[in-house]
Amino acid sequence: MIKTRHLSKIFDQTRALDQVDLDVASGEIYCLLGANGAGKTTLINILLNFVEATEGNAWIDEIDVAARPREAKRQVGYIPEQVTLYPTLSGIENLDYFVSLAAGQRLERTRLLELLEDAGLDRAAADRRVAKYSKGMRQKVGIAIAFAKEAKALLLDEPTSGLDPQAANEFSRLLKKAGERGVAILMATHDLFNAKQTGTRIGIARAGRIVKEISARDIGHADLEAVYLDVMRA
Ligand SMILES: Nc1ncnc2c1ncn2[C@@H]1O[C@H](COP(=O)(O)OP(=O)(O)OP(=O)(O)O)[C@@H](O)[C@H]1O
Repeated sequence: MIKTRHLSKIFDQTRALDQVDLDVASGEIYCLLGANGAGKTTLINILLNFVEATEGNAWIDEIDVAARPREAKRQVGYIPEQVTLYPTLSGIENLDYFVSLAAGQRLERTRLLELLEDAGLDRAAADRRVAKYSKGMRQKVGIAIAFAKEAKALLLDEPTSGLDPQAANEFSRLLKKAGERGVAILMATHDLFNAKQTGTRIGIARAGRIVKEISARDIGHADLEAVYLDVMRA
């Protein structure tokens, strides 16, 4: 699970996060919407321990991320807008490298191939250099790394921006698969369509606060765009 309590962050004069209480249970896909500057990336960066909170706490799988950063990091998969991989290595070599870094052990080639296939990467692409991959293919390697780590939580920051609708749809199916495996997923996104398609819960952030939450059973009925614009106008 992913949890925060009274989480606040002040950068100089800017209150980027303001007393955020968030709970994302195992198996949930929580899509966090919000205007530019609403605090979405800051929230994810605190959960990754890239940024220190000014006040409050954050936990991954009941591990306090500030108190036990290395243990917390072991439980997390992170997919930013651009997954950073070594361009001169192939997909499978990247996976091998990052998994051995995270887990301290090497996996067999057949297992690595299985993980890549599980993440939707074409088998023929596994041995090609990542420099020739599309953005969607790099995202898949990122997901394969998270699957290999058996991450309990997945943090995604605008992972579908720049993906074509079919690739975004495929990515959405992958996330659902991760959710079915019990991973707690928090995804910051501007993509309302994808959020509606993928989320089991949607949160809307404004000025550092989560001001509205919509649960799965209501997402289908909600005109998300209208709700979003209402929240932004309020
Ligand atoms: N390192 C930093 N130093 C100073 N201010 C920062 C820093 N990082 C973020 N901020 C400020 O904190 C606020 C929240 O930024 P954040 O990047 O979390 O928003 P966001 O919701 O992710 O926006 P976007 O949708 O544009 O990615 C903004 O006002 C931003 O300018």
